[in-house]
Amino acid sequence: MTEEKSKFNLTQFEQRLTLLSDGPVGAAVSGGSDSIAMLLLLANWCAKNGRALHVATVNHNLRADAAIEARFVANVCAKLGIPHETLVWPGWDQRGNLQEAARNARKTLLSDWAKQNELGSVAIGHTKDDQAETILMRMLRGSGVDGISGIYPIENGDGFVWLRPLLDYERQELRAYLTSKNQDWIDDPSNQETRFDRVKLRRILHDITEAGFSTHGMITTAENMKRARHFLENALANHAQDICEVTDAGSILIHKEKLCVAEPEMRFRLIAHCLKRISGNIYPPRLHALELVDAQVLLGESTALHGCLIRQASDDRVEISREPNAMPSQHGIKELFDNAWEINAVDQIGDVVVAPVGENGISQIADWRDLGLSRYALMATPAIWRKEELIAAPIAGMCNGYTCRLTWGYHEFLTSILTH
Ligand SMILES: Nc1ncnc2c1ncn2[C@@H]1O[C@H](COP(=O)(O)OP(=O)(O)OP(=O)(O)O)[C@@H](O)[C@H]1O
Repeated sequence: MTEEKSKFNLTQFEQRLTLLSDGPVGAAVSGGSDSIAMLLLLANWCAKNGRALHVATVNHNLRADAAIEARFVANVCAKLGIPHETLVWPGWDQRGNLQEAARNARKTLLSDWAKQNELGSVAIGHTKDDQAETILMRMLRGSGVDGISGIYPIENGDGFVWLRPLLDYERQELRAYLTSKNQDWIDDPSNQETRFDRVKLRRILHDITEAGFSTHGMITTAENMKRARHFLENALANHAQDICEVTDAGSILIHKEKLCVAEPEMRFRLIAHCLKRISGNIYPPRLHALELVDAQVLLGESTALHGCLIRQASDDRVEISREPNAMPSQHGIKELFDNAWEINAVDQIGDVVVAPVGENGISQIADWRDLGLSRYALMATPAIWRKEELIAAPIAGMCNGYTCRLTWGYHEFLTSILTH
C-alpha cells in the first residue's frame, strides 16, 4: 500500500526531518507501536533520500520478555534490510529510582551506540500523547517555565542530535498507520501497571478527552512556555556575562551584590546553571532545593547542593565549586576525570589513582596560596595518588610531569545557557 492509500499525512514528519544532521540516521526502537511506526516511516524516507539508517533496541533486562521484544525489532529490521543492534543493560545497582535509572542507562547506551556508528542523529518515537502526559506530570509536580515547556523536537546529544519526528502525531493515528501496513507491534505490559505515574496520567488524560475536552490546549501552553523559556535564557546569558567568572580551578565566582539584587527567577536560573555545569549532572536541581539554597545565599550562609559547595568566598563574591566528597576516584589517567578534567603524563606511571586533592592533598602542598585560587576550589581539582602518597596535583601547582586541563570554560559556560 502506498503512503497516499494509507492516508497517513507525512507533512509534519518530513518537516521534522529537515532538522536531521549530516551522517547516518539512527532510530531507537522499543517494539512499541510508536517506535515501530517511526521505523517504517524512517525506512521509507531514508530509502527515498539515500540516507543510511541504523536501529538499536535496549534490553533493560527487567522483564522476561525483553529479549523477545528485541528479537521482534531485529526481525522487522531484517525484513527491511536495515542493520539492528540490541544494547543490553547489565542491571540496576539498586540506587535511586529504578525507572529513572533505566531511563538514564538507556540514554547512555544509545549515546555510546550513536558515537560508535558515527550517527549524526538518533530518532526517538515520542508522540503528542507523550507530550501531554509529560506536561500534566510536570504541572502536578510543581515545575516552572522550563518543565511546562515540555518535550522538544530536537535536543543536543554528545556529538549528535536527538530528534523526535512524531511529536505532532497521536498514538491512535500511528496505530492506524501500522494496521494499514499489516505491521504488528508489541504492547509493553508495564503500560498497564497502574502503580506507575505515567500509566495513571494516561488514564486521566483519556478521561479528560472522554469528557469532551481537548488536550490540544496543553500543547499550546507548552509552545507558549518554550517562547518564554527562550527569552529567559537569553536574559540569563547576558546577566551571567556581567556577573560571573570561571576560575582555572573549575569554580565559578559570582558578584554577590549584583546576584542579590537580581529577580528571583534570574537567581534560581543562574545558581541552577552553575550547579549543573560544575557537577556535570545532566539534570538541574529541583526548584524547591534551589529556593532553599537561594535563601541561604541571600543570608550570606554557605551550603551544598547537587555535589557542589556554595560559599561566601569574600565580601563581594559567592563561589560555587565542586564538592570533593561527591567526586569519583578512578584507576589510571586515560578517561576524563569527573567528566571535566583531561589529564596527561609525560611518562605513564602505572598503578596510580586519580582522585580529588581533598583535605589530605592540600595539606601537603606548601604554596597553593600563591595561585590566587580558593582552598575549596583547589581541593576539588584532580590529584594523582599512589595509595596514600600524593604524586601530583597540577592545578594546585604540583605538576611532577602531569598536566591537567578543564574541558569547559567561560565561553562554554555562557553558550550552554541556551539549551535549544
Ligand atoms: N527499550 C528501548 N529500546 C530502544 N528505544 C527505546 C526503548 N524504550 C524506549 N525507547 C525510545 O524512546 C521512545 C519513548 O519511550 P517510551 O517509554 O515513551 O516509549 P514506549 O511506550 O516504551 O514505546 P513506543 O514509544 O515504541 O510505543 C520510544 O518511542 C523509543 O524511540
